Amino acid sequence: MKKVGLIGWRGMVGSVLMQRMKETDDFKRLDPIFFSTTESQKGQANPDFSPTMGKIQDAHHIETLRSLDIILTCQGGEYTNRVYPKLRATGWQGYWIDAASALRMEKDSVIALDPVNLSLIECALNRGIKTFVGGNCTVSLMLMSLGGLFNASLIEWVSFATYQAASGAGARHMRELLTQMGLCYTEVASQLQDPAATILAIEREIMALTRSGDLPTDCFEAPLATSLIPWIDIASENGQTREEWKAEVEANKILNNKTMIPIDGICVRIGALRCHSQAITLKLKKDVPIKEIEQILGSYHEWVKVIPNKKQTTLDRLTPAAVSGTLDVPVGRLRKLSMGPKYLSAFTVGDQLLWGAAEPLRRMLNLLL
Ligand SMILES: NC(=O)C1=CN([C@@H]2O[C@H](COP(=O)(O)OP(=O)(O)OC[C@H]3O[C@@H](n4cnc5c(N)ncnc54)[C@H](OP(=O)(O)O)[C@@H]3O)[C@@H](O)[C@H]2O)C=CC1
Ligand SMILES: N[C@@H](CC(=O)OP(=O)(O)O)C(=O)O
Repeated sequence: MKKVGLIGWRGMVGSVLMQRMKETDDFKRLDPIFFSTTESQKGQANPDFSPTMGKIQDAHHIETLRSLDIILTCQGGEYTNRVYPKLRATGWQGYWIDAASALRMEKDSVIALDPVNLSLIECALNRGIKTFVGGNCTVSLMLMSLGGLFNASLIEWVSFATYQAASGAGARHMRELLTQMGLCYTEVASQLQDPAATILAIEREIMALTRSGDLPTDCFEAPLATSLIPWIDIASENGQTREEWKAEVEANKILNNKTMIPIDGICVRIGALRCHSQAITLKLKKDVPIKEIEQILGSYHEWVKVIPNKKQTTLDRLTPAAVSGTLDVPVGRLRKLSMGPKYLSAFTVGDQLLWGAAEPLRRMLNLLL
């Protein structure tokens, strides 16, 4: 059995990955070695779900890492930047599978999303490529939902507006949002019990609290509860944020496009806990009837679900509340825009911890076992 080093398994992406690996019995097919970067974790017994006894290893110990066939890390880019070059410099020829963005755009890495680019992955394996990286969450989810149209070469360009959940930024951020929500509720709890209290007075109190600086904002740097933040990650060129920049470069790399499809838009953090949503406007290369579009989208792979453009089905099936914790990638609100028959509107939701992070890595690992 292959020796597989698991790094970052305690984090949010890592825990979702471990959960999926347990559900799908992956641990029966590999010899897992658990690592941590945290001093107090090193030397502790393997987690309960591990099929093997053993102790948690030091994730910075290059000699131990060198003994592995495969390393799967969800630890983050800082770790990758620190360890990967050192490890490769020793001549290590193992497979490196990574959730972080650090190596995504490297020449010798492939962004793995097998329902969309399995043939590219297989070609890369045959060519001896050893580094496979999960895509940015919104990019992977866009391709999982619209993959049928990309695959049919029907898309001229895409513009998106994202609605990204707090957990996309990490565990501490999700806690911060919930704390802000709790403080807002507490502020007006008694008025909410009183039917005579005026709603604008309640709103004024909440806004006063939001602007007071008393809400914790260490993580998001601005209040998110009762608000939103139209900026994710650092500034990039041309006024884009780095999150917005990733869409075009990563999607085209995943699709292995020789001619770049323009993909651009705006990324927004909202107060959802889990699941990233996206409003998509796209231009088709030709006028394709909606029925045919639905058929192309829905038949692309087993997880994409076309949601009829009706109020109740949308409320029931096209929300973060409905999708969180599932592998479904619903796409709905499909209609032609008033700009003309080649302009399509769509809305999609996906769990950014599953198809947006852990699941493509888990499946990539299985391709190597
Ligand atoms: N969050 C998301 O939705 C997505 C994240 N990603 C990427 O995945 C990578 C990891 O992100 P994410 O999982 O969100 O990061 P987290 O912040 O949840 O976890 C990262 C690491 O923090 C350490 N840690 C320290 N204290 C604790 C604790 N109390 N509980 C759990 N872990 C702790 C763990 O490392 P150790 O065991 O070594 O101490 C853990 O692996 C990043 O590169 C991110 O960009 C990609 C797509 C989506
Ligand atoms: N930036 C994403 C999550 C993420 O980690 O992306 P990336 O893997 O590209 O760094 C978000 O905040 O929702």
